[in-house]
Amino acid sequence: MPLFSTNWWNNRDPAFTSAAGATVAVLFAILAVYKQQKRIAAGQHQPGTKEIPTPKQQYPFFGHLLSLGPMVSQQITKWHNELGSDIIQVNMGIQKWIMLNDPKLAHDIFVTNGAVASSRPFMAFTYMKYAMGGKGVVFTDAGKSWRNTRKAVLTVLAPKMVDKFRDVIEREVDYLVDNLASNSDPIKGLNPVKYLQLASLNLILTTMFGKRAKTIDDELFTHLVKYVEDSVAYGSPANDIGTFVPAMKFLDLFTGSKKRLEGERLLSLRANSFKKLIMEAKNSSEKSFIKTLYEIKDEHDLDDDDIMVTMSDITIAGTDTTSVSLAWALVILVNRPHIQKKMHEELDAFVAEHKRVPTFDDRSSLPYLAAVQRECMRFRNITHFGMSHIADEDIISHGYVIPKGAIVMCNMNGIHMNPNVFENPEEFIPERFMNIKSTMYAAANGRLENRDHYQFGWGRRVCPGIYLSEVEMFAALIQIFASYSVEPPLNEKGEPVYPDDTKAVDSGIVVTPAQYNVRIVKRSTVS
Ligand code: HEM
Repeated sequence: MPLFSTNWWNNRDPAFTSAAGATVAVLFAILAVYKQQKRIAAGQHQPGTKEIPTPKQQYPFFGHLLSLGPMVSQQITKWHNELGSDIIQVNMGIQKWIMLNDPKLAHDIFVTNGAVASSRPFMAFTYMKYAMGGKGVVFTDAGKSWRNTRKAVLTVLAPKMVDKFRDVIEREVDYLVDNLASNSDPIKGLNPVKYLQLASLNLILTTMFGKRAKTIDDELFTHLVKYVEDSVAYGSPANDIGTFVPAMKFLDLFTGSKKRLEGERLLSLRANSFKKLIMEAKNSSEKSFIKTLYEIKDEHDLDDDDIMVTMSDITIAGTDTTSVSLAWALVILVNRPHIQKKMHEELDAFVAEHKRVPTFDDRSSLPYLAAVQRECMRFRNITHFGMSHIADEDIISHGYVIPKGAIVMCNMNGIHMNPNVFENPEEFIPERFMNIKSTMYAAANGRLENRDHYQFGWGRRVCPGIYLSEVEMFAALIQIFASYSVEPPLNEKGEPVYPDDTKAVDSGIVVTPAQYNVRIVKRSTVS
């Protein structure tokens, strides 16, 4: 669940930019202190270990903050390449960020050293206000409260629990495909994003609360999508610049009370919406994860606020992630009719033999479709850096010292486009995953050599929603391609206009494809 975005730098408050000039002058005056700190840090270098390469382009106090450029992940990958290293250190004001471009390093740090590499960095709003000082699962440090809540979340999102909701998932996917097909204009097609978001949000609503939004105009949908977007924007580091450059805390003088009011509005909105959803779910006759959570709440030492924050976490974490993955899959596949053709052939063969459309349980009979799903996820990342972890102690990995307090992140694009990890990474080749029999859930929770891709993160913090989103995505691919093909819109001359599958927009939550349209066209061979 990629809540950590670097979009904040592009969207920074104008007050930040104008005040920055004046601040630089003041900061130069204490440059001597900074140099002294650097000398101390150098003295901490441990004998027999290698220094983590650091790009040269940094400034006193701001470190590399001012050199990140508009597409941060591209700059980080460029630095990895320039320094010839899969591990680099980027200084973000007073914070050290260790960026990883290689799964072996990431596995060693996040899994082997998971006991001291699974906390989240502290941010004032997300920890103190949003997480009410350590509740919920996403923003809390890896202490007892997180362990209890995470165990409960893993229980409700476990495959055997999700499987009890298969009928609900299949029904939501049917609605999705009906929506896509019936709203697709024969010439212009449609922008599928809102329908994909509706399906993903409904999956959370139906499984968690036994409730659904009917259309993209339903108030429940518009209200919750806005809540998700506002929460992520508000919780971004842009609102907490003092965490990186403490001297910039004075900016709060200009923006502090407005920010506080926005934060309070958001939290009271959350309290009203989620308390109502939870109460209705408890009293409803529909099955829901909330009922299970209340059954196991005492066993996991959870109170009502723990449950409310956790439900908000799951709604934020689970909505735009699955929908954005599907949005990428459609724009990738519309550009690759030869891949669609193979998917159609595999699905047609199954239908001919079994006289029915397959489901997730028939995965082993659909190895090509399963491989396409994985390759779509590898090919376009929905997040630049996953979520950040912090080192609770010094960690020694592959001869490098990750110092206590450093923030450690996986460069998702770098790792998935690393030619030492994936052969011909710039090419879309589903065949590279044909021999993997396990689910993505099992791969992400298993041994390093059995992992397929790394989109779901690592170790003790690995995404707990994998199975739910895997089942939804797979069911959606089956239902769309069993009956339809995804084709480009047509211009006035009736010529196809292929959408660009290389343009990415950092939406602040996740990295989405640039706006596009596709036509959902009934296949002539399907009745
Ligand atoms: C394609 C879909 C998804 C992707 C790519 C994704 C990715 C991620 C990533 C990268 C992390 C951070 C892991 C780390 O810190 O190493 C994460 C955490 C999380 N995800 Fe997902 N996620 C997806 C869907 C979901 C869904 C559907 C749910 C809920 C139903 C969910 C719930 C969570 C939660 C609660 C966390 C926080 C876990 C913790 O901090 O202990 N995610 N996810």
